[in-house]
Amino acid sequence: MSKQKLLITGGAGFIGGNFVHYMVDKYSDYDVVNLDLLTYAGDLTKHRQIEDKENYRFVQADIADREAIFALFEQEKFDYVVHFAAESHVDRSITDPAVFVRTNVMGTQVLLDASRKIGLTKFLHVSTDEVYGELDFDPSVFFTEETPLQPNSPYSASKASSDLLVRAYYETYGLPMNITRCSNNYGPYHFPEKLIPLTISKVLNEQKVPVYGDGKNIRDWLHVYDHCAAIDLVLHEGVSGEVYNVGGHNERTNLEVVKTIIHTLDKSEDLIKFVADRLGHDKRYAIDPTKLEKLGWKPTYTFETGIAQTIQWYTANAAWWEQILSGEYRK
Ligand SMILES: Cc1cn([C@H]2C[C@H](O)[C@@H](COP(=O)(O)OP(=O)(O)O[C@H]3O[C@H](CO)[C@@H](O)[C@H](O)[C@H]3O)O2)c(=O)[nH]c1=O
Repeated sequence: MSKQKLLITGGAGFIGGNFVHYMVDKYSDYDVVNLDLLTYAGDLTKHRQIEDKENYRFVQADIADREAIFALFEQEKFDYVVHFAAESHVDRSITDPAVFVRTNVMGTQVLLDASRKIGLTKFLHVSTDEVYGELDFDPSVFFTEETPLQPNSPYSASKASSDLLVRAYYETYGLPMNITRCSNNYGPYHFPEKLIPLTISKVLNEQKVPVYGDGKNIRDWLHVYDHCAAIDLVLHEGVSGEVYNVGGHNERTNLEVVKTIIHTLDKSEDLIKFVADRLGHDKRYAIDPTKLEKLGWKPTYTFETGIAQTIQWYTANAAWWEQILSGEYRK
């Protein structure tokens, strides 16, 4: 049998980057192409260990560049596409929504058109629990795959729009697809603008940690390696046309997360600084992953083991995030 060709978009980012490693290491019989534009959050140093491997190749291109994407698909005739490439930071979407629509919505549409043209085994669209909007603080209520889409931020609205396009290409053209919707990820190579890596970097540098509002908003944290395993499973075992939620029942208030990091690093809670709240700040996200568990997925990290490992990684790899911070994110 000839090698399977897998396109991973956004493979220079956090989750996509971890997934590139996961697939290159696990499947030597897959040819993996990592397609990324290398925006401010893209970084290839994380792939030094695999860049010479025979089953890995990097291509720099914009997913919204129709000509470049169609040429790549014609040449490579991919069997699978796993689509991570997206603008992902909620705060940035509040100040500059347009780039979120361009990349997340229009870029996804270009990929869908190119996929439809060559015919694929599967298009897996990596999405987010934020498309469901927010939950209140009742701990017995979770997002399920049936929860209506009610995105609140420009970011989540752009992701919900792309989810609907993927669904439409399945319904209209029969494009084989899955959508996964995951809760907040954390782990190695998380860009230091997001809560956990930002907090670790600030605490290690003894700087104030900005906590939005009263810090009582709740997120459901999942280690990125568990997310990678979930995507692998859905790619190969997911029923085409279905949505799968990914989450690990690790709900924490932001303040709890920040305090855990401060205590683990043996620093003072005086580093916490309450700042103005995010506009339209969603109160709580929490996922019911039953449908995915029925496929055979189970998270392997508790929040305690995962956050300890992550703090250790950031401490040992300070050069990686310090270099990013010193370049002010290549704004
Ligand atoms: C950056 C920052 C964040 N926060 C708060 C806002 C949120 O309630 C929580 C987590 O913020 P963020 O790390 O920006 O992540 P959040 O807005 O939840 O969104 C993340 O998780 C989503 C999945 O739920 C992904 O789809 C997004 O791409 C990803 O960015 O911490 C602070 O209190 N202070 C901060 O400096």
